[in-house]
Amino acid sequence: MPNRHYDQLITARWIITVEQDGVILDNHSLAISDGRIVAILAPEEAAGVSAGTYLNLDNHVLMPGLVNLHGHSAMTLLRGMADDKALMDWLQNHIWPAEGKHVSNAFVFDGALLAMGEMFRSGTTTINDMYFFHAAMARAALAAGMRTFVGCSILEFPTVYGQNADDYISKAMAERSQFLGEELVTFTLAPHAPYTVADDTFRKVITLAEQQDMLIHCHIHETMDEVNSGIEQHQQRPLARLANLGLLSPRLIAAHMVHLTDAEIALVARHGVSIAHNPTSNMKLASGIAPVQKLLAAGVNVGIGTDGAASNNKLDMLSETRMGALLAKVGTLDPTAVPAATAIRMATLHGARALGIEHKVGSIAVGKQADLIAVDLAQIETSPNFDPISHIVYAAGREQVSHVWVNGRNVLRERKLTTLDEAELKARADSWRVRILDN
Ligand SMILES: CSC[C@H]1O[C@@H](n2cnc3c(O)ncnc32)[C@H](O)[C@@H]1O
Ligand SMILES: [Zn+2]
Repeated sequence: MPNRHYDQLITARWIITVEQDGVILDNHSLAISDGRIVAILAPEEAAGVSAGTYLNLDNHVLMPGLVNLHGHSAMTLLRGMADDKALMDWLQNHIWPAEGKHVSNAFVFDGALLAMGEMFRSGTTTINDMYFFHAAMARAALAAGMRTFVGCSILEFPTVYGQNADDYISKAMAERSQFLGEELVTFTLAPHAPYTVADDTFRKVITLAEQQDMLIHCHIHETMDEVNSGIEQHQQRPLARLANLGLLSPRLIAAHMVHLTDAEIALVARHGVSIAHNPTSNMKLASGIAPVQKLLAAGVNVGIGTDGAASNNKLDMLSETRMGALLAKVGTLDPTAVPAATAIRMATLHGARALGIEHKVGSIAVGKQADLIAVDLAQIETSPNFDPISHIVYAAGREQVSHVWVNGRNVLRERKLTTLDEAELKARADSWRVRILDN
Protein backbone atom coordinates (compact mmCIF):
# COMPACT_ATOMS: atom_id res chain seq x y z
CA MET A 1 0.00 0.00 0.00
CA PRO A 2 1.40 3.48 -0.91
CA ASN A 3 2.42 5.66 2.04
CA ARG A 4 -0.49 8.03 1.98
CA HIS A 5 -1.07 11.08 4.15
CA TYR A 6 -4.38 11.58 5.93
CA ASP A 7 -5.85 14.35 8.08
CA GLN A 8 -6.41 12.03 11.05
CA LEU A 9 -5.58 8.47 12.00
CA ILE A 10 -7.66 6.99 14.83
CA THR A 11 -6.64 3.57 16.12
CA ALA A 12 -8.95 1.71 18.47
CA ARG A 13 -8.79 -1.54 20.42
CA TRP A 14 -12.17 -2.51 18.98
CA ILE A 15 -14.17 -1.12 16.04
CA ILE A 16 -17.86 -1.99 15.74
CA THR A 17 -18.61 -1.07 12.14
CA VAL A 18 -22.34 -2.03 12.21
CA GLU A 19 -21.85 -3.13 8.60
CA GLN A 20 -22.34 -6.73 9.71
CA ASP A 21 -23.96 -7.77 13.00
CA GLY A 22 -21.50 -9.17 15.52
CA VAL A 23 -18.34 -8.23 13.61
CA ILE A 24 -15.58 -6.49 15.57
CA LEU A 25 -12.28 -5.28 14.12
CA ASP A 26 -9.33 -5.62 16.52
CA ASN A 27 -6.70 -2.88 16.71
CA HIS A 28 -7.66 -1.37 13.36
CA SER A 29 -7.30 2.27 12.35
CA LEU A 30 -9.59 4.70 10.57
CA ALA A 31 -7.95 7.13 8.18
CA ILE A 32 -9.98 10.33 7.89
CA SER A 33 -9.57 13.15 5.37
CA ASP A 34 -11.95 16.03 4.62
CA GLY A 35 -14.36 14.72 7.26
CA ARG A 36 -14.73 11.31 5.63
CA ILE A 37 -13.53 7.81 6.36
CA VAL A 38 -11.10 7.15 3.52
CA ALA A 39 -9.54 3.87 4.69
CA ILE A 40 -9.98 1.18 7.31
CA LEU A 41 -6.53 -0.19 8.02
CA ALA A 42 -5.34 -3.42 9.63
CA PRO A 43 -2.41 -2.97 12.08
CA GLU A 44 0.23 -3.85 9.50
CA GLU A 45 -1.31 -1.43 6.96
CA ALA A 46 -1.49 1.46 9.46
CA ALA A 47 2.20 1.15 10.36
CA GLY A 48 3.49 3.08 7.35
CA VAL A 49 0.80 5.72 7.18
CA SER A 50 1.29 9.41 8.00
CA ALA A 51 -1.38 11.75 9.32
CA GLY A 52 -1.90 15.28 10.63
CA THR A 53 -3.08 13.90 13.99
CA TYR A 54 -2.86 10.47 15.55
CA LEU A 55 -5.12 9.19 18.31
CA ASN A 56 -4.66 5.83 19.99
CA LEU A 57 -7.71 4.57 21.82
CA ASP A 58 -6.15 1.55 23.50
CA ASN A 59 -9.10 0.60 25.69
CA HIS A 60 -11.95 1.88 23.59
CA VAL A 61 -14.68 0.83 21.23
CA LEU A 62 -14.91 3.07 18.17
CA MET A 63 -18.34 2.94 16.55
CA PRO A 64 -20.75 5.05 14.50
CA GLY A 65 -22.37 8.02 16.24
CA LEU A 66 -25.81 7.38 17.67
CA VAL A 67 -28.81 8.73 15.77
CA ASN A 68 -31.54 10.11 18.04
CA LEU A 69 -34.57 9.53 15.84
CA HIS A 70 -37.10 11.53 17.87
CA GLY A 71 -36.57 14.47 20.18
CA HIS A 72 -37.65 17.94 21.22
CA SER A 73 -34.26 19.40 22.12
CA ALA A 74 -35.35 22.70 23.64
CA MET A 75 -37.54 20.87 26.16
CA THR A 76 -34.38 20.36 28.26
CA LEU A 77 -35.41 23.65 29.87
CA LEU A 78 -38.64 21.98 31.10
CA ARG A 79 -36.87 18.88 32.45
CA GLY A 80 -38.38 17.62 35.71
CA MET A 81 -41.24 20.13 35.64
CA ALA A 82 -44.08 17.64 35.38
CA ASP A 83 -43.31 14.00 36.14
CA ASP A 84 -45.44 10.92 36.74
CA LYS A 85 -48.38 11.90 34.53
CA ALA A 86 -50.18 10.39 31.56
CA LEU A 87 -49.57 11.97 28.15
CA MET A 88 -52.73 14.11 27.86
CA ASP A 89 -52.60 15.38 31.45
CA TRP A 90 -48.85 16.08 31.02
CA LEU A 91 -49.36 17.95 27.73
CA GLN A 92 -52.60 19.82 28.34
CA ASN A 93 -52.23 20.75 32.01
CA HIS A 94 -48.49 21.22 32.34
CA ILE A 95 -46.35 21.34 29.20
CA TRP A 96 -48.52 23.34 26.80
CA PRO A 97 -49.24 26.06 29.43
CA ALA A 98 -45.51 26.33 30.23
CA GLU A 99 -44.60 26.43 26.53
CA GLY A 100 -47.25 29.14 26.03
CA LYS A 101 -45.53 31.34 28.60
CA HIS A 102 -41.87 30.72 27.89
CA VAL A 103 -41.02 29.33 24.45
CA SER A 104 -39.26 31.88 22.23
CA ASN A 105 -36.22 32.13 19.94
CA ALA A 106 -33.96 32.50 22.98
CA PHE A 107 -35.59 29.58 24.81
CA VAL A 108 -35.13 27.29 21.78
CA PHE A 109 -31.54 28.37 21.18
CA ASP A 110 -30.48 27.94 24.83
CA GLY A 111 -32.48 24.74 25.34
CA ALA A 112 -31.16 23.20 22.13
CA LEU A 113 -27.52 23.99 22.99
CA LEU A 114 -28.03 22.42 26.42
CA ALA A 115 -29.54 19.35 24.74
CA MET A 116 -26.68 19.10 22.27
CA GLY A 117 -24.13 19.28 25.08
CA GLU A 118 -25.91 16.42 26.82
CA MET A 119 -26.35 14.44 23.60
CA PHE A 120 -22.68 14.74 22.60
CA ARG A 121 -21.74 13.57 26.10
CA SER A 122 -23.81 10.44 25.54
CA GLY A 123 -22.64 9.64 22.01
CA THR A 124 -25.33 11.19 19.81
CA THR A 125 -24.15 12.74 16.55
CA THR A 126 -27.52 13.19 14.78
CA ILE A 127 -30.80 14.48 16.19
CA ASN A 128 -34.18 14.30 14.45
CA ASP A 129 -36.02 17.07 16.27
CA MET A 130 -39.46 18.66 16.19
CA TYR A 131 -40.33 21.91 17.90
CA PHE A 132 -40.86 25.64 17.31
CA PHE A 133 -38.63 28.62 16.29
CA HIS A 134 -36.71 26.63 13.71
CA ALA A 135 -34.07 29.21 12.80
CA ALA A 136 -32.99 29.24 16.46
CA MET A 137 -32.75 25.44 16.39
CA ALA A 138 -30.73 25.51 13.17
CA ARG A 139 -28.39 28.18 14.57
CA ALA A 140 -27.84 26.04 17.67
CA ALA A 141 -27.05 23.02 15.45
CA LEU A 142 -24.43 24.99 13.52
CA ALA A 143 -22.93 26.46 16.70
CA ALA A 144 -22.65 23.02 18.31
CA GLY A 145 -21.71 21.16 15.13
CA MET A 146 -24.44 18.54 15.47
CA ARG A 147 -26.11 16.89 12.47
CA THR A 148 -29.69 18.10 12.90
CA PHE A 149 -33.06 17.50 11.32
CA VAL A 150 -35.18 20.49 12.26
CA GLY A 151 -38.81 19.37 12.42
CA CYS A 152 -41.24 22.19 11.76
CA SER A 153 -44.27 21.64 13.99
CA ILE A 154 -47.69 22.02 12.44
CA LEU A 155 -50.85 22.16 14.57
CA GLU A 156 -54.36 23.49 14.03
CA PHE A 157 -54.38 25.68 17.14
CA PRO A 158 -52.41 28.81 18.03
CA THR A 159 -49.21 28.66 20.08
CA VAL A 160 -46.45 31.17 20.73
CA TYR A 161 -45.04 30.26 17.31
CA GLY A 162 -48.01 30.13 14.94
CA GLN A 163 -51.69 30.95 14.55
CA ASN A 164 -53.00 28.06 12.46
CA ALA A 165 -51.73 25.28 10.20
CA ASP A 166 -51.08 27.59 7.21
CA ASP A 167 -49.15 29.98 9.41
CA TYR A 168 -46.94 27.19 10.81
CA ILE A 169 -46.26 25.97 7.28
CA SER A 170 -45.39 29.36 5.84
CA LYS A 171 -43.11 30.21 8.78
CA ALA A 172 -41.41 26.82 8.43
CA MET A 173 -40.71 27.30 4.75
CA ALA A 174 -39.40 30.84 5.26
CA GLU A 175 -37.02 29.69 8.01
CA ARG A 176 -35.93 26.70 5.95
CA SER A 177 -34.93 28.96 3.06
CA GLN A 178 -32.24 30.57 5.26
CA PHE A 179 -30.44 27.25 5.78
CA LEU A 180 -30.63 25.53 2.39
CA GLY A 181 -27.22 24.15 1.49
CA GLU A 182 -26.05 23.72 5.09
CA GLU A 183 -24.71 20.16 5.16
CA LEU A 184 -25.50 19.67 8.86
CA VAL A 185 -29.03 21.07 8.81
CA THR A 186 -32.10 19.58 7.10
CA PHE A 187 -35.65 20.82 7.62
CA THR A 188 -38.56 18.37 7.88
CA LEU A 189 -42.32 18.82 8.12
CA ALA A 190 -43.69 17.79 11.52
CA PRO A 191 -47.48 17.60 11.76
CA HIS A 192 -47.73 17.08 15.52
CA ALA A 193 -50.18 14.14 15.74
CA PRO A 194 -53.45 12.81 14.29
CA TYR A 195 -55.36 14.41 17.19
CA THR A 196 -53.98 17.93 16.59
CA VAL A 197 -53.90 18.02 12.78
CA ALA A 198 -56.88 18.03 10.38
CA ASP A 199 -57.27 16.03 7.16
CA ASP A 200 -56.80 19.07 4.92
CA THR A 201 -53.55 19.96 6.63
CA PHE A 202 -52.21 16.42 6.26
CA ARG A 203 -53.04 16.66 2.54
CA LYS A 204 -51.10 19.94 2.26
CA VAL A 205 -48.16 18.44 4.15
CA ILE A 206 -48.03 15.43 1.80
CA THR A 207 -48.08 17.65 -1.30
CA LEU A 208 -45.45 20.03 0.06
CA ALA A 209 -43.20 17.16 1.17
CA GLU A 210 -43.34 15.67 -2.32
CA GLN A 211 -42.75 19.01 -4.05
CA GLN A 212 -39.81 19.96 -1.81
CA ASP A 213 -38.52 16.42 -1.21
CA MET A 214 -38.88 16.71 2.57
CA LEU A 215 -39.30 14.09 5.28
CA ILE A 216 -42.44 14.01 7.46
CA HIS A 217 -42.14 13.43 11.23
CA CYS A 218 -45.30 12.82 13.27
CA HIS A 219 -46.36 11.35 16.65
CA ILE A 220 -48.65 8.39 15.85
CA HIS A 221 -50.46 5.82 18.01
CA GLU A 222 -48.60 6.89 21.14
CA THR A 223 -51.38 5.96 23.59
CA MET A 224 -54.56 3.85 23.71
CA ASP A 225 -56.49 7.10 24.41
CA GLU A 226 -55.25 8.56 21.14
CA VAL A 227 -56.45 5.49 19.23
CA ASN A 228 -59.84 5.38 21.00
CA SER A 229 -60.57 9.09 20.66
CA GLY A 230 -59.50 8.92 17.01
CA ILE A 231 -62.07 6.16 16.45
CA GLU A 232 -64.77 8.25 18.19
CA GLN A 233 -64.00 11.34 16.12
CA HIS A 234 -63.26 9.80 12.72
CA GLN A 235 -64.90 6.34 12.94
CA GLN A 236 -61.56 4.75 12.13
CA ARG A 237 -58.21 4.19 13.80
CA PRO A 238 -55.76 7.08 13.33
CA LEU A 239 -53.36 4.99 11.25
CA ALA A 240 -56.16 3.96 8.88
CA ARG A 241 -57.16 7.62 8.55
CA LEU A 242 -53.54 8.61 7.76
CA ALA A 243 -53.22 5.72 5.29
CA ASN A 244 -56.39 6.88 3.50
CA LEU A 245 -54.98 10.39 3.31
CA GLY A 246 -51.80 9.02 1.69
CA LEU A 247 -49.37 9.87 4.53
CA LEU A 248 -47.77 6.42 4.74
CA SER A 249 -44.58 6.30 2.67
CA PRO A 250 -40.79 5.97 3.08
CA ARG A 251 -40.66 9.72 3.78
CA LEU A 252 -42.68 9.24 7.00
CA ILE A 253 -40.98 8.84 10.40
CA ALA A 254 -43.70 7.79 12.81
CA ALA A 255 -42.76 8.45 16.42
CA HIS A 256 -43.94 5.99 19.10
CA MET A 257 -46.31 3.59 17.24
CA VAL A 258 -46.98 1.79 20.52
CA HIS A 259 -50.46 0.43 19.79
CA LEU A 260 -50.52 -1.53 16.54
CA THR A 261 -52.49 -4.51 15.29
CA ASP A 262 -50.78 -7.17 13.18
CA ALA A 263 -52.57 -5.74 10.13
CA GLU A 264 -51.21 -2.28 10.93
CA ILE A 265 -47.69 -3.68 11.23
CA ALA A 266 -48.09 -5.23 7.76
CA LEU A 267 -49.47 -1.91 6.47
CA VAL A 268 -46.49 0.18 7.66
CA ALA A 269 -44.08 -2.48 6.36
CA ARG A 270 -45.77 -2.37 2.95
CA HIS A 271 -45.48 1.42 2.75
CA GLY A 272 -41.85 1.60 3.91
CA VAL A 273 -42.65 3.81 6.93
CA SER A 274 -39.83 4.18 9.49
CA ILE A 275 -40.58 4.13 13.20
CA ALA A 276 -38.89 6.07 16.01
CA HIS A 277 -39.14 3.87 19.10
CA ASN A 278 -38.96 5.83 22.39
CA PRO A 279 -38.77 3.19 25.12
CA THR A 280 -38.16 5.42 28.15
CA SER A 281 -40.78 8.05 27.28
CA ASN A 282 -43.29 5.27 26.58
CA MET A 283 -42.53 3.72 29.97
CA LYS A 284 -42.54 6.97 31.94
CA LEU A 285 -45.83 8.25 30.49
CA ALA A 286 -47.18 4.69 30.82
CA SER A 287 -48.07 4.77 27.14
CA GLY A 288 -47.29 1.08 26.62
CA ILE A 289 -44.76 -1.25 24.98
CA ALA A 290 -44.27 -0.92 21.22
CA PRO A 291 -44.23 -4.25 19.33
CA VAL A 292 -40.65 -3.78 18.18
CA GLN A 293 -39.85 -7.44 17.68
CA LYS A 294 -42.88 -7.93 15.41
CA LEU A 295 -42.06 -4.72 13.52
CA LEU A 296 -38.48 -5.83 12.88
CA ALA A 297 -39.65 -9.30 11.84
CA ALA A 298 -42.03 -7.66 9.35
CA GLY A 299 -39.10 -5.74 7.85
CA VAL A 300 -40.01 -2.33 9.28
CA ASN A 301 -37.09 0.07 9.80
CA VAL A 302 -37.17 0.87 13.54
CA GLY A 303 -34.75 3.43 15.01
CA ILE A 304 -34.47 4.71 18.56
CA GLY A 305 -35.25 8.12 20.06
CA THR A 306 -35.23 9.78 23.45
CA ASP A 307 -38.27 12.05 23.00
CA GLY A 308 -37.92 15.32 24.95
CA ALA A 309 -36.20 15.81 28.30
CA ALA A 310 -39.56 16.70 29.84
CA SER A 311 -40.83 13.15 29.31
CA ASN A 312 -37.69 11.00 29.52
CA ASN A 313 -35.91 12.88 31.39
CA LYS A 314 -32.47 12.08 29.91
CA LEU A 315 -31.19 12.60 26.38
CA ASP A 316 -29.00 9.53 26.68
CA MET A 317 -29.08 7.37 23.56
CA LEU A 318 -26.75 4.81 25.11
CA SER A 319 -29.23 4.18 27.90
CA GLU A 320 -32.12 4.36 25.43
CA THR A 321 -30.50 1.58 23.37
CA ARG A 322 -30.31 -0.56 26.50
CA MET A 323 -33.95 0.21 27.30
CA GLY A 324 -34.94 -0.73 23.75
CA ALA A 325 -33.30 -4.14 24.13
CA LEU A 326 -34.71 -4.75 27.62
CA LEU A 327 -38.25 -3.56 26.94
CA ALA A 328 -38.52 -5.80 23.87
CA LYS A 329 -37.67 -8.79 26.06
CA VAL A 330 -40.12 -7.99 28.84
CA GLY A 331 -42.83 -7.10 26.32
CA THR A 332 -42.60 -10.47 24.60
CA LEU A 333 -41.32 -12.60 27.50
CA ASP A 334 -38.62 -13.63 25.02
CA PRO A 335 -35.01 -13.01 26.06
CA THR A 336 -33.86 -13.34 22.45
CA ALA A 337 -35.93 -10.31 21.34
CA VAL A 338 -33.72 -7.40 20.18
CA PRO A 339 -30.25 -8.80 20.92
CA ALA A 340 -27.39 -6.37 21.58
CA ALA A 341 -26.15 -6.17 17.99
CA THR A 342 -29.68 -5.44 16.76
CA ALA A 343 -30.11 -2.70 19.37
CA ILE A 344 -26.88 -1.04 18.19
CA ARG A 345 -27.99 -1.30 14.57
CA MET A 346 -31.32 0.32 15.46
CA ALA A 347 -29.57 3.20 17.27
CA THR A 348 -27.24 3.88 14.33
CA LEU A 349 -27.93 2.53 10.85
CA HIS A 350 -31.72 2.29 11.16
CA GLY A 351 -31.89 5.91 12.32
CA ALA A 352 -29.72 6.98 9.39
CA ARG A 353 -31.91 4.99 6.99
CA ALA A 354 -35.07 6.64 8.30
CA LEU A 355 -33.50 10.04 7.67
CA GLY A 356 -32.36 9.15 4.15
CA ILE A 357 -28.67 9.50 5.10
CA GLU A 358 -27.69 5.83 5.26
CA HIS A 359 -25.23 6.47 2.41
CA LYS A 360 -23.46 9.10 4.58
CA VAL A 361 -23.59 7.94 8.22
CA GLY A 362 -24.88 5.16 10.50
CA SER A 363 -22.02 2.70 10.03
CA ILE A 364 -18.26 2.73 9.61
CA ALA A 365 -17.42 2.26 5.94
CA VAL A 366 -15.04 3.84 3.48
CA GLY A 367 -16.68 6.87 1.89
CA LYS A 368 -18.98 7.66 4.80
CA GLN A 369 -18.72 10.85 6.86
CA ALA A 370 -16.70 10.45 10.06
CA ASP A 371 -19.61 10.65 12.54
CA LEU A 372 -17.99 8.51 15.24
CA ILE A 373 -17.89 7.90 18.97
CA ALA A 374 -15.37 6.27 21.29
CA VAL A 375 -16.41 4.48 24.47
CA ASP A 376 -13.79 3.70 27.11
CA LEU A 377 -14.32 0.14 28.36
CA ALA A 378 -11.35 0.09 30.79
CA GLN A 379 -13.56 0.89 33.76
CA ILE A 380 -14.78 -1.14 36.72
CA GLU A 381 -18.31 -1.00 35.27
CA THR A 382 -17.23 -2.82 32.11
CA SER A 383 -14.78 -5.33 33.56
CA PRO A 384 -14.13 -8.07 32.66
CA ASN A 385 -14.71 -7.64 28.97
CA PHE A 386 -15.78 -10.79 27.14
CA ASP A 387 -17.78 -8.99 24.46
CA PRO A 388 -17.60 -5.25 23.63
CA ILE A 389 -20.97 -5.38 21.81
CA SER A 390 -22.63 -6.68 24.96
CA HIS A 391 -20.93 -4.01 27.09
CA ILE A 392 -21.98 -1.13 24.81
CA VAL A 393 -25.65 -2.10 25.21
CA TYR A 394 -25.92 -3.67 28.66
CA ALA A 395 -23.09 -2.34 30.83
CA ALA A 396 -21.47 0.90 29.65
CA GLY A 397 -22.83 4.24 30.86
CA ARG A 398 -22.71 7.56 29.05
CA GLU A 399 -19.89 8.62 31.37
CA GLN A 400 -17.72 6.22 29.36
CA VAL A 401 -18.25 8.09 26.07
CA SER A 402 -14.85 9.76 25.74
CA HIS A 403 -14.74 11.20 22.19
CA VAL A 404 -17.28 12.22 19.57
CA TRP A 405 -16.73 13.39 15.99
CA VAL A 406 -19.22 14.84 13.52
CA ASN A 407 -17.93 15.06 9.94
CA GLY A 408 -14.49 14.36 11.40
CA ARG A 409 -14.71 17.35 13.75
CA ASN A 410 -13.90 16.39 17.32
CA VAL A 411 -16.83 17.86 19.32
CA LEU A 412 -16.09 15.85 22.51
CA ARG A 413 -12.49 15.18 23.55
CA GLU A 414 -11.73 13.23 26.75
CA ARG A 415 -15.33 14.11 27.81
CA LYS A 416 -14.81 17.84 27.29
CA LEU A 417 -17.06 19.64 24.84
CA THR A 418 -15.00 21.53 22.29
CA THR A 419 -17.72 23.59 20.61
CA LEU A 420 -19.81 24.44 23.68
CA ASP A 421 -18.99 26.05 27.02
CA GLU A 422 -20.23 23.72 29.77
CA ALA A 423 -20.31 26.41 32.48
CA GLU A 424 -22.28 28.71 30.18
CA LEU A 425 -24.79 25.96 29.33
CA LYS A 426 -25.46 25.32 33.02
CA ALA A 427 -25.65 29.03 33.89
CA ARG A 428 -28.19 29.67 31.12
CA ALA A 429 -30.27 26.66 32.16
CA ASP A 430 -30.36 27.98 35.68
CA SER A 431 -31.36 31.47 34.58
CA TRP A 432 -34.29 29.89 32.67
CA ARG A 433 -35.26 28.00 35.86
CA VAL A 434 -35.42 31.32 37.72
CA ARG A 435 -37.46 32.96 34.94
CA ILE A 436 -39.88 30.04 34.76
CA LEU A 437 -40.35 29.98 38.55
CA ASP A 438 -41.07 33.74 38.54
CA ASN A 439 -43.97 33.26 36.11
C1 LIG B 1 -44.94 19.20 17.34
S1 LIG B 1 -43.56 19.07 18.37
C2 LIG B 1 -43.84 20.11 19.63
C3 LIG B 1 -44.96 19.75 20.53
O1 LIG B 1 -45.01 18.37 20.88
C4 LIG B 1 -45.10 18.25 22.27
N1 LIG B 1 -44.65 16.94 22.71
C5 LIG B 1 -43.50 16.62 23.33
N2 LIG B 1 -43.45 15.30 23.57
C6 LIG B 1 -44.60 14.79 23.08
C7 LIG B 1 -45.14 13.50 23.03
O2 LIG B 1 -44.50 12.44 23.51
N3 LIG B 1 -46.34 13.31 22.46
C8 LIG B 1 -47.02 14.36 21.95
N4 LIG B 1 -46.56 15.62 22.00
C9 LIG B 1 -45.37 15.83 22.55
C10 LIG B 1 -44.28 19.42 22.76
O3 LIG B 1 -44.54 19.74 24.07
C11 LIG B 1 -44.66 20.50 21.78
O4 LIG B 1 -45.80 21.20 22.17
ZN1 LIG C 1 -42.31 13.50 21.03
